[in-house]
Amino acid sequence: MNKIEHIGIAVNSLEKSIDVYQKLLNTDCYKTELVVSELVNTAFFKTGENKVELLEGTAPESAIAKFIEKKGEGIHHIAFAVDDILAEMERLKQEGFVLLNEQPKKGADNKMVCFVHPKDTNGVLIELCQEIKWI
Ligand SMILES: C[C@@H](C(=O)O)C(=O)SCCNC(=O)CCNC(=O)[C@H](O)C(C)(C)COP(=O)(O)OP(=O)(O)OC[C@H]1O[C@@H](n2cnc3c(N)ncnc32)[C@H](O)[C@@H]1OP(=O)(O)O
Ligand SMILES: [Co+2]
Repeated sequence: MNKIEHIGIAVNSLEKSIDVYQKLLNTDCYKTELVVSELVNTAFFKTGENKVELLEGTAPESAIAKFIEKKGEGIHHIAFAVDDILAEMERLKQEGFVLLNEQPKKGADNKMVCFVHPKDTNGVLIELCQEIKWI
């Protein structure tokens, strides 16, 4: 795996939290993106090499809404950049990790993503992301 691609933070209100993180990081949110398939609305910030993703659930059954219901707002996942998501998924499967999706799925900010169950990773939800390259 390569660098940390982003840290995902679960928030109740994207609008309010964009304001907070703009002030905190002293930089503007560079993109908001609705990911209908994940039932999330997202906002992205860049700080140097790093990215922060704020996530608001768009329905009560969304992973973000369920997480906030149980644990409150806070860090929801850590995403790692990978060069070859299929190879990395296969490697992790061989190592015994439970993948939450069998096929890579469309994430935000031009990525294919796969999640690893937090029970296998000390309670931390892990996301793998491979950049989609357009030919
Ligand atoms: C747009 C995209 C992108 O960046 O491109 C994104 O990030 S989308 C980000 C949103 N999408 C996702 O998160 C998709 C992957 N997530 C999932 O499949 C799910 O949220 C699971 C992680 C499997 C949890 O779902 P499930 O329905 O089992 O929920 P649950 O509430 O019953 O939780 C089962 C157990 O997992 C724990 N749990 C739930 N979410 C957790 C999280 N984010 N980090 C650590 N632990 C977590 C719960 O506390 C509970 O622990 P106890 O059993 O001890 O009570
Ligand atoms: Co993410």
